[in-house]
Amino acid sequence: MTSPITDVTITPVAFHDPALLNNVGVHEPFALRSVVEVRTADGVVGLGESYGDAAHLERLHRAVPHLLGTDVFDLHALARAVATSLGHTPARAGDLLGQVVQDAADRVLSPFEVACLDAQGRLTGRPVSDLLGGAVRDEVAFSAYAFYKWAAHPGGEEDGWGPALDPAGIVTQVRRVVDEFGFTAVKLKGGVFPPQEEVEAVRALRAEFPDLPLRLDPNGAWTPDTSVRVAQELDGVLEYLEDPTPGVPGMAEVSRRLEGAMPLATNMCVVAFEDLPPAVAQDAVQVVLSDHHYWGGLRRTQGLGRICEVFGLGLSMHSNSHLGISLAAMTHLAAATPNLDYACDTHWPWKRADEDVVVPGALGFAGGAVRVPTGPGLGVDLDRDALARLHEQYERCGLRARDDTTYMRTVDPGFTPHRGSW
Ligand SMILES: O=C([O-])C(=O)C[C@H](O)[C@@H](O)C(=O)[O-]
Ligand SMILES: [Mg+2]
Repeated sequence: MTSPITDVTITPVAFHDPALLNNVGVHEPFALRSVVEVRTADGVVGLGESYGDAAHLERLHRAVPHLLGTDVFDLHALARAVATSLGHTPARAGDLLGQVVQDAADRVLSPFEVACLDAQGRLTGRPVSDLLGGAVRDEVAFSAYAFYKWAAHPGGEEDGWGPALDPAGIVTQVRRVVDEFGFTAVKLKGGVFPPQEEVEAVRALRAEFPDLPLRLDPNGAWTPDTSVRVAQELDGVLEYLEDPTPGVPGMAEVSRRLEGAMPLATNMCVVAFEDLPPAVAQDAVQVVLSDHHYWGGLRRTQGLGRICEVFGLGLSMHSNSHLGISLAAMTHLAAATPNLDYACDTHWPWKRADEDVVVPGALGFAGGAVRVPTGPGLGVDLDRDALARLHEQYERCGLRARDDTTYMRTVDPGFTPHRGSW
């Protein structure tokens, strides 16, 4: 069976995002995404989802003419078409926070690969997890993702979550999502307050949730000395410490000084295949957070999983703000990747329940996990009215790239991000 691509549509969308704090600033009122539709000669439409910033959209659009005529079953040809379209574009592209450089071609390939897998599944009547080798679990566990946050955006209405600016606020927030979604692991986004305050927040979480694995992620805000001190203080409390300090050499120093006492995880110093050899050689990290949006799609992320297995590294999953197409893709991927057995990150609870581009009902959380869809493809369908509404919101909101630092400076003009300096 062949099914050539006849048309590709890319629709940028915007959805509300609360005032979530991180080491580089604060989330703007809207998160940007792009929805990719790949149509085939058989009339099937496959779905993909990716970043929505202008530079990435331009690269996605550049790829489109090269994809037409490619068989949706020929993912190697798809990758070649994307590489050709990018020509001499620098091989690496800044991430959404401008902190790390990911593989530009893999970021562009990802939504097209997911859409082709969705189309393959619709054509063959098989779920995407089957096309990835078969689901080894029928539900995928996700982690609560706690953020320090303001009660509202500057000048805006309260978002209903309340503020979270101290340990008590974090505990209240996590209690709510654990009760509502049933999460069985908790990640705290750090790098916002002095490290000792964040240690206290983790201790407060441990007191409230004695049995849940906990993670702390300051996005490289700390020095190696601070990283070692925090890791020692939270020894036996954290499941892993994520990107305490930037770069492979810094993480390797922390890892060496900890002598294996605390696993270090990353979605910052290992973000592309070429980052793996130096990280492995220096034993810089013990857990890699995968993310199909920048690792080149679902199959390449499974390849990452195999490499991690070979080198004795754990495999977890990273998330940015996302919609239902990505949640479905993340769920199929985790279901079909045996060693992806940490609860995966997701920003899902931060999204308003009534804002998505997929028909509601296909994906739901129970006990902190999402059941793997068993219908053809990703198992989610596009809600075209909702897509039109979120596209109109994109047009109206005026945001064209994520810039947490500039937004923070509208409130705190002297704000300077901590990068390996706290
Ligand atoms: O694990 C991580 O580093 C992230 O989730 C990065 C995200 O961009 C997060 O920091 C955010 O959205 O503020
Ligand atoms: Mg991280």
